[in-house]
Amino acid sequence: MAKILDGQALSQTIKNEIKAEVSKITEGGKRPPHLAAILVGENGASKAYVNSKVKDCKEVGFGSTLLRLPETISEDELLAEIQKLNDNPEIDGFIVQLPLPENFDQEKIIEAIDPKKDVDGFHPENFGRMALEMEAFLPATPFGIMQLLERNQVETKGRHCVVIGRSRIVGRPMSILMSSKGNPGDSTVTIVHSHTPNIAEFTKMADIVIVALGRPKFLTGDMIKDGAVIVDVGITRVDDDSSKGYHLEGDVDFDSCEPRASWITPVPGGVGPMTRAMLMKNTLIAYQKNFR
Ligand SMILES: Nc1nc(=O)c2c([nH]1)NC[C@@H]1CN(c3ccc(C(=O)N[C@@H](CCC(=O)O)C(=O)O)cc3)C=[N+]21
Repeated sequence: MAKILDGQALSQTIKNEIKAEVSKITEGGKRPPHLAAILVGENGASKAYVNSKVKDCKEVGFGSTLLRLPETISEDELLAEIQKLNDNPEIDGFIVQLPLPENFDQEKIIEAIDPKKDVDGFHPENFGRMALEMEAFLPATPFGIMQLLERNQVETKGRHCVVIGRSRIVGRPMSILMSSKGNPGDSTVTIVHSHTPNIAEFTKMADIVIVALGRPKFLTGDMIKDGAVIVDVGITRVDDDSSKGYHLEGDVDFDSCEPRASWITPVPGGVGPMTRAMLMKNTLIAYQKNFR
């Protein structure tokens, strides 16, 4: 029987902490932090995520701006909108919701964001600073996972962590943070991915498995060792005939992994809510200090 890494509860605790900080700021007569989000096009899941970010801002007392741009906008026009946010002193941080429609050069768009306002931590400057163990905006999902481990006092030092997936926003940064100095951190890290011949061979040796590949129920109980810590980053929408029309499935087969694991994140209510809370945290940090 595993203990639950409860992201729903911890995200609420963190949002309450942020809210208290914002009260101090506004009671001192200063304006609250302000987050902006750019959403291009009409992707249903993206709309839902962006709306939840606006809701989170309200909850913690931040100002928020949602810029909805049509899919027909040109890359230059989008770059001009980013420049306006870079130059606007009332905006502390902003994000460009991903994925962008295919005709945009995602790399070029991300590089246009002022690293000081890059609260997603996606800009190469922030990624580089993170990799060098300098102060940086950490991408929200890896930051959230580190908080889940830290605040539940999960031991990571000297333990073998296997990360499944090497994406630039989850797998790769997660592998860097877990191998970095500190607590959580100081792990021995293996990254496995689509070209790893036998992933189970590695996960069976792992003390900690972080699964971020976007394939429902990929990790099953026979692939892990007893007492392993299991972190599930998957959130695939699977259509069904519920009132919502879909449900979320993680990359972990919870039912077969839970009896063997020592700790496990649920889906929903695990990593997802932490991602949202850490975006708020990064926006507060952007308001409070300059890393350079
Ligand atoms: N520029 C950018 N930054 C992002 O941080 C970003 C992005 N683009 N594109 C999409 C992904 C995905 N993402 C999630 C955030 C919250 C939940 C979340 O709250 N999940 C809930 C369930 C939500 C539901 O019911 O749909 C949970 O797991 O319990 C999930 C996924 C942020 N992303």
